[in-house]
Amino acid sequence: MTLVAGVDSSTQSCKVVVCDADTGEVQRSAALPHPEGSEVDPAAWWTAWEGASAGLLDGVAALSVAGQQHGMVALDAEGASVRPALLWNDTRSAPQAAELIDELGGAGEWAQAVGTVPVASLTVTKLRWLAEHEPGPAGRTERVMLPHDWLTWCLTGRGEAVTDRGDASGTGYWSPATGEYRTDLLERAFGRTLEVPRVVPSPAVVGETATGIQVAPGTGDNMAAALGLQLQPGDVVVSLGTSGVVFAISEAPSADPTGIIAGFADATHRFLPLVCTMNCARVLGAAATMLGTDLTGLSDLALAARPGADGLTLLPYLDGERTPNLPTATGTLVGLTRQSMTPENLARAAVEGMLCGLTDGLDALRASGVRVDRVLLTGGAAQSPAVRAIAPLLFGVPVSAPPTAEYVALGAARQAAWAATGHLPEWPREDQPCTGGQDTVDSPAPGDSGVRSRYAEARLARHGL
Ligand SMILES: Nc1ncnc2c1ncn2[C@@H]1O[C@H](COP(=O)(O)OP(=O)(O)O)[C@@H](O)[C@H]1O
Ligand SMILES: O=C(CO)[C@@H](O)[C@H](O)COP(=O)(O)O
Repeated sequence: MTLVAGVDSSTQSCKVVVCDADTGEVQRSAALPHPEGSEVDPAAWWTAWEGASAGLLDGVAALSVAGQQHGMVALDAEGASVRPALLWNDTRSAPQAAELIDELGGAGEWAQAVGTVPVASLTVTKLRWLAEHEPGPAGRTERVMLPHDWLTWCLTGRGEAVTDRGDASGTGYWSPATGEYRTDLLERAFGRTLEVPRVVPSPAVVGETATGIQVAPGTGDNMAAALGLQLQPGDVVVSLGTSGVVFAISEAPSADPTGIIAGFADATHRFLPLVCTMNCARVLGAAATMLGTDLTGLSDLALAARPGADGLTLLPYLDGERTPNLPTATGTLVGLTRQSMTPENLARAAVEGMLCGLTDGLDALRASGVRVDRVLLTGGAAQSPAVRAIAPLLFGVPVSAPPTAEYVALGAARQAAWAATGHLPEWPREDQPCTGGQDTVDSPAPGDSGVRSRYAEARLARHGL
């Protein structure tokens, strides 16, 4: 049996799976947490990787790293970090995003140039923030990498830095349509040129670990999830992790001037139109804490409430929001009455509110021409029975849950298998349909319990959009 390993260095943790390259069957796995916060010393990712992979890699032929997208790892001439990495969910560079949009002549110009309209998440805006706010570290910066690039670089002995088209497409200075860096945009943002990793197409071996394991180029976490889930035409993924994301594979690049859809590349030769919200699984965690329960208790409470939570609506923008672009927003709870103000309704409103933004994302993808036959529900919060029951009511299309697994890490492992053997293996999987369960009894039709319209009204009233 040829063994391959996949790594998901995500916002909250580092997960490692080792599996059979032919079947994808997981042989061993482990995970360790990352530090809290939206700026993190990259060394913490290395520590988590070393701990999680310890004792796991015997006999592994090849590995690949997938990582949280967009994070700015700024390095000096010696390869040391000039400051902690700014992560995708750090919103401080929102004013710089607005500046850059204005300077280039508007959102449409950016969508045409790099497929994505800058928001604070994108690396290019973080570079502008660094140049404007921290002249010392900015002056020492010689090169910039993404989290997965940096881990791959460390694993292969800190020689030439490489990346892939999927992760490069989230920087704001690489064009999915042309497959080239837009160094002019990087220079516009930072004020001068910086060294960037070489973009390597798959399949490829880009180096070896100190123990002789072949290393594949790796990719962004969402691109790896697409590889791990082996998407078919008509499949749309809704991933419920720290971020909430909705994406599908596309044969053509996208350029959405509204900024709702990010026009990323995937980890093969195709494209990955994607909508990302910043407030997802952690909304459920915060709601559970507020209600003095755990995630199981929150799910039970939500399922004990009626669809629509008796009119209680949560705009879950607890950490600011990216889609819609409301970086300084806070959460809003509307519709409190003596009847609605129950723990059950609060729990239900948290699940419904979290899913409403993603339902809007699904609509945006559909409106852009993406075929939506079914939704595949994945990520940590997809394990919640309440989420599995409520998602089909809101999405209005068949929803399936693939077997619980780390699909980002599995996608990275599949890329490693591709690198080691030269072909992309097919790995068998049986998905389970999600139904509205008891909720279908109370809910006249999918999405028809007023949830989405009340969410839209509350957003308009509070944020004017
Ligand atoms: N049963 C569950 N119900 C709701 N949320 C869950 C459940 N299990 C895990 N989560 C949440 O999922 C999140 C982790 O998901 P994951 O996809 O690994 O995120 P990330 O990739 O962003 O680190 C955590 O916030 C965790 O609390
Ligand atoms: O910014 C995006 C996508 O554009 C996020 O999806 C990050 O890639 C972080 O992912 P998770 O850690 O939440 O999986």
